[in-house]
Amino acid sequence: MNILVLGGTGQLGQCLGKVASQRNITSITFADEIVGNILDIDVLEKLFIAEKPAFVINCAAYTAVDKAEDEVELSRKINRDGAENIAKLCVKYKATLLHISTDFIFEGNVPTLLNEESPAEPISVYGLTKLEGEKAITDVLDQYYIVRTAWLYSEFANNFMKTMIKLGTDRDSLGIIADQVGTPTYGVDLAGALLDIIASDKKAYGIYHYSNEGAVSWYDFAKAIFEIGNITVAVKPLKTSEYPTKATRPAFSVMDKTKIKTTFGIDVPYWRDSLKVAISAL
Ligand SMILES: NC(=O)C1=CN([C@@H]2O[C@H](COP(=O)(O)OP(=O)(O)OC[C@H]3O[C@@H](n4cnc5c(N)ncnc54)[C@H](OP(=O)(O)O)[C@@H]3O)[C@@H](O)[C@H]2O)C=CC1
Ligand SMILES: Cc1cn([C@H]2C[C@H](O)[C@@H](COP(=O)(O)OP(=O)(O)O[C@H]3O[C@@H](C)C(=O)[C@@H](O)[C@H]3O)O2)c(=O)[nH]c1=O
Repeated sequence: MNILVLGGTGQLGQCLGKVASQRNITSITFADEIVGNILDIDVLEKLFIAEKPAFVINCAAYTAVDKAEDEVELSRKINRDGAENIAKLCVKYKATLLHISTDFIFEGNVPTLLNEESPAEPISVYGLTKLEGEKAITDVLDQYYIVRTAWLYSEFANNFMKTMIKLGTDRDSLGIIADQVGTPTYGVDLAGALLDIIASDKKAYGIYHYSNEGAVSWYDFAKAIFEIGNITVAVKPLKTSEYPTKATRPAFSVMDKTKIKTTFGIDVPYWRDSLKVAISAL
């Protein structure tokens, strides 16, 4: 059963590469933006024909949250139209799609756990276009898993953990937002969960939430990165209003993972345990 990974050179794509090789999965192909441009349906169709995937994992996305506020059309093209192109080809070639979405589809104005039925009310262009991507898939395809995740980090590509390690090493002090709460997700854990879903062959299609366990603010997360990484830097907790950004982010986006755990028997590590693993992998 061939697996095709789109956006294969991004952060999650590389995490999938790591886990696939740990598990000796060889029937997996990682396509970059050139051979697997999700905006070009003809290029994509050639790839489907060549690879004959039973499963397609879409890791390709526009993920620059602040920049998206100024690049609405490009963000929409990649996050919505790209997802729709993939879904149409999955229908045509009878492949199952695993698509990744985000906690940023939620408004996050109430401090309660978010489950798969919680109403989605995005407050940023990135969140809105990711939600549009979800809808484009569910409108045309039945065989899909949409896995929403949050605060993804790893030893690969760019992410909050690596930014903190760089800033914490270069600077004497930092201010980090302490009134936005969520759950970090180690990309290697998420990659394992995606491959578990494929291996289960349960056909329990639908939307699922996956992050690590626990809840922290960005400030707590940064402090843990410095502590575990042995980096000495003064860290000041900030209110969101004290760190202005182009995009508005949810104040609370902790997700309920009950559905993915009970459906697939997936074990979800505690965020701090996974952070230790990620830092030692750097
Ligand atoms: N990062 C995070 O904190 C979170 C991410 N997610 C979701 O997880 C998924 C994976 O994210 P992550 O790996 O971190 O993101 P990355 O930005 O690291 O990777 C996205 C990849 O998509 C590629 N890409 C962009 N445009 C196209 C295109 N037209 N065709 C093919 N590939 C394209 C990018 O290539 P290039 O870099 O060359 O443009 C990049 O390699 C995304 O769906 C994201 O929305 C969800 C929650 C949190
Ligand atoms: C660099 C920095 C960031 N921050 C804040 C800004 C923001 O609220 C928070 C995280 O900043 P970042 O820009 O690194 O992360 P951001 O790009 O907002 O992360 C999001 O990415 C998208 C793709 C998702 O899907 C989300 O789940 C989430 O992971 O930390 C500080 O307070 N101080 C700092 O020095």
